[in-house]
Amino acid sequence: MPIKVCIAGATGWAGSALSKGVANHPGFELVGAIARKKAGDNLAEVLDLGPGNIPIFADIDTALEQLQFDVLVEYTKPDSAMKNVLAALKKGINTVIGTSGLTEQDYKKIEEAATTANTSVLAVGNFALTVVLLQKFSEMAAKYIPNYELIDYAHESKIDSPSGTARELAHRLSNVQESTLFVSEADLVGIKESRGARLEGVQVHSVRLPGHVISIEAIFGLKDEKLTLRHDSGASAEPYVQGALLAIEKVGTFKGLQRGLDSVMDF
Ligand SMILES: NC(=O)C1=CN([C@@H]2O[C@H](COP(=O)(O)OP(=O)(O)OC[C@H]3O[C@@H](n4cnc5c(N)ncnc54)[C@H](OP(=O)(O)O)[C@@H]3O)[C@@H](O)[C@H]2O)C=CC1
Ligand SMILES: O=C(O)C1=N[C@H](C(=O)O)C[C@H](O)C1
Repeated sequence: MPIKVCIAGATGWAGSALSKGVANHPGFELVGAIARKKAGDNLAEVLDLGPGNIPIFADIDTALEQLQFDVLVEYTKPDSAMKNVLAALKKGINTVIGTSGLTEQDYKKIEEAATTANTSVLAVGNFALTVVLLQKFSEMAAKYIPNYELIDYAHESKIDSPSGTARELAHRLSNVQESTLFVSEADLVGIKESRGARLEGVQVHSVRLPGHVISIEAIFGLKDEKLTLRHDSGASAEPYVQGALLAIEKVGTFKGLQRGLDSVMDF
């Protein structure tokens, strides 16, 4: 039996690339979508996915009323993500979260909801394989070097800051060890914001500029030596498709909340 998938945000930049991937996957059936402007239309026609009807609903409540599916992919925006995820979990539907901008508090709520409903959530700050590798290498480095900071670069119209990639990396590295603050906030002379934000004990800086797509840097420093781990994405949403397909396949293999694609990969 194929896994029935509904994608919230299916008409967007990331969601439309994933919709094509799901539609062409032999183990999945794309049964519905959520998006406001194209609500009422057929996603198969909107994205030229071939014959068949894939209804687009304006909101999660209507999709849950009118459709049966196994997995929801959340790929909308931070302001709509929580509602979609919590509604799906309440109905016992496993959920893959790609949307960025969710806070640690949001993830606590999601974990509680998943546990209560005996469902599963796989939240992935960045589905790209090379970012998964950067996360792993950064964790190895942070084990030996507590002196590090993160810089997240993105295009000028990215609304969330820090990026989902930076938030997830900060979360993971804080579990290894928090980053050293050589001069505490109290002792700092000047403008404290110029030192970036402290997120789960990790120093994070966000740059938003035209000419940038998405990049992340983890910078480590020791006396007379430094290490920079950097990832740069290109302009298409292709790098995220394979990872998201793997997340859809694996989300039903555990219960509760797991964060990071590596949690369902062999390392
Ligand atoms: N984890 C990862 O690897 C990746 C994460 N992302 C993240 O995914 C999210 C989406 O990014 P992107 O595709 O660029 O965004 P887009 O703006 O291109 O697409 C957003 C999609 O969500 C829909 N949408 C937005 N708001 C609502 C709402 N309130 N109700 C229903 N549908 C809604 C939009 O349709 P409409 O406006 O018609 O409602 C559209 O289909 C972002 O948070 C981004 O950072 C992106 C790429 C990779
Ligand atoms: O906004 C984007 O475009 C992306 N956002 C994600 C993030 O916030 O990390 C990941 C991806 O690189 C694209």
